[in-house]
Amino acid sequence: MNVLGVIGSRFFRQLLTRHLAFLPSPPTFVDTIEAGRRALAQPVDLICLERHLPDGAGLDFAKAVRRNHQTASIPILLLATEVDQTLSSASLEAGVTEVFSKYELENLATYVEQRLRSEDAALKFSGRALLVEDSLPVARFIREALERIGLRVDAFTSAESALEVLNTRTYQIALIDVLLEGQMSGLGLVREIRGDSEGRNQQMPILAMSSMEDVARRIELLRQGANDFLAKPMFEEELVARVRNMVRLKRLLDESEAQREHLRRLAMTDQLTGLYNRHYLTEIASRRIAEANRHRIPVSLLVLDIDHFKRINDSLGHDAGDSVLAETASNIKDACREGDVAARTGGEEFVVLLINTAGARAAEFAERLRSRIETSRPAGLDVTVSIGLAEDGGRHDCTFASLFKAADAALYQAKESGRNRVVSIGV
Ligand SMILES: Nc1nc2c(ncn2[C@@H]2O[C@H](COP(=O)(O)OP(=O)(O)OP(=O)(O)O)[C@@H](O)[C@H]2O)c(=O)[nH]1
Repeated sequence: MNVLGVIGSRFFRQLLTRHLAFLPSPPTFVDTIEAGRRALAQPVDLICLERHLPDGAGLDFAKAVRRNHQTASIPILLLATEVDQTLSSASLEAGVTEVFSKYELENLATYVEQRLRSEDAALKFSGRALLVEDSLPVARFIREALERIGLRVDAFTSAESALEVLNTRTYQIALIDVLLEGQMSGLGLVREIRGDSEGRNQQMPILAMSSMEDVARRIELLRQGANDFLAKPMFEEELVARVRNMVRLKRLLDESEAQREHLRRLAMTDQLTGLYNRHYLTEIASRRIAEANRHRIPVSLLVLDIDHFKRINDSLGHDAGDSVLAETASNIKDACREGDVAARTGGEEFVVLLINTAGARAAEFAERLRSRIETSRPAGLDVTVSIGLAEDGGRHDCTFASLFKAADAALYQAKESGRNRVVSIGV
């Protein structure tokens, strides 16, 4: 960040240097307005300006900076001995960004530090921007500005061509001009994006652009779901600042959404096996069974328990026991079809709800699962399981509780009659 200090007093130059010591390179100082004008031939990112200079008033220098198209958007921080309402108004009118007291330079330093941090963050941008603009020179200007802050840009001249790619790619932001080539306007494109509830870019921030100072159109764009508006011709700094704010906000929203999803998953899954936990099983199985009953689809429920699991823990330790549990679970997962529900409901007890599988097919499934676990030798050990299987015999009136009770009773019989077997029972 290049900071230019236009400051007559040597004392304040030293003070400012000390306060801005965190900058990667120290400020460049000049002590007159005339020298300040010359210094602006080099790239400058921020100006610190003293109110009274040997060859004139700082505010006149500020006005001159604002009048020049090349320097118009450089922030100007004015240093004054006393800050009052009159000075603040006159400074704002002259184009000063903010006024700071010479005796509270730490406030100015905080401002500069925040700006530096946001520039750093801007450099770390990645991802794609969608640009829909029919003027090629404007599109080039925007593309270059966005690429400078790390965004890759896909540019289109019509809404129709942009819509095609919106189905296949995810964007961090879209910049959409109002008037475009083709049938659809920018307004129509905004409406399409927001209206597509399945679309992967439905929540993408949209910055609308137009050369028209048409308030009604601007309001309509915002109503249709554009998040911000930029009038043309545009300043690169304004464009970049708006894009940066929108992308950052979207990122925060995405992060909190991902966190919410993570917490939701944690709440419903068993950490060791990745299967659903008992709490979530009750909820989802009840829903699936009610749905199946409504559509007269048969369901079956298996309760599976590892035989003599305590012995594995006792002889080989808890870690070996955990490996057996995890490998048994992955056997269960692999055996299930989409739509089936598998859960770990207790220490070494698992439940599988089969949708649209009953009778002989359910019994076959249970037997295959039993044999699969035995032959897979979880954790390299001789492991067998007992399985209780329950179904409602085509009445379509069972509940999770009634199925579970029956399957648990069947499991008890399987254990009693020698383990390593399947016992079936009706509800
Ligand atoms: N390693 C491990 N062990 C667990 C976990 N949860 C429960 N257990 C153990 O699982 C064992 C269950 O033992 P029991 O209920 O007596 O049943 P079993 O030894 O499998 O005997 P049967 O079911 O009658 O064949 C106990 O030793 C529990 O400490 C776990 O998350 N990890």
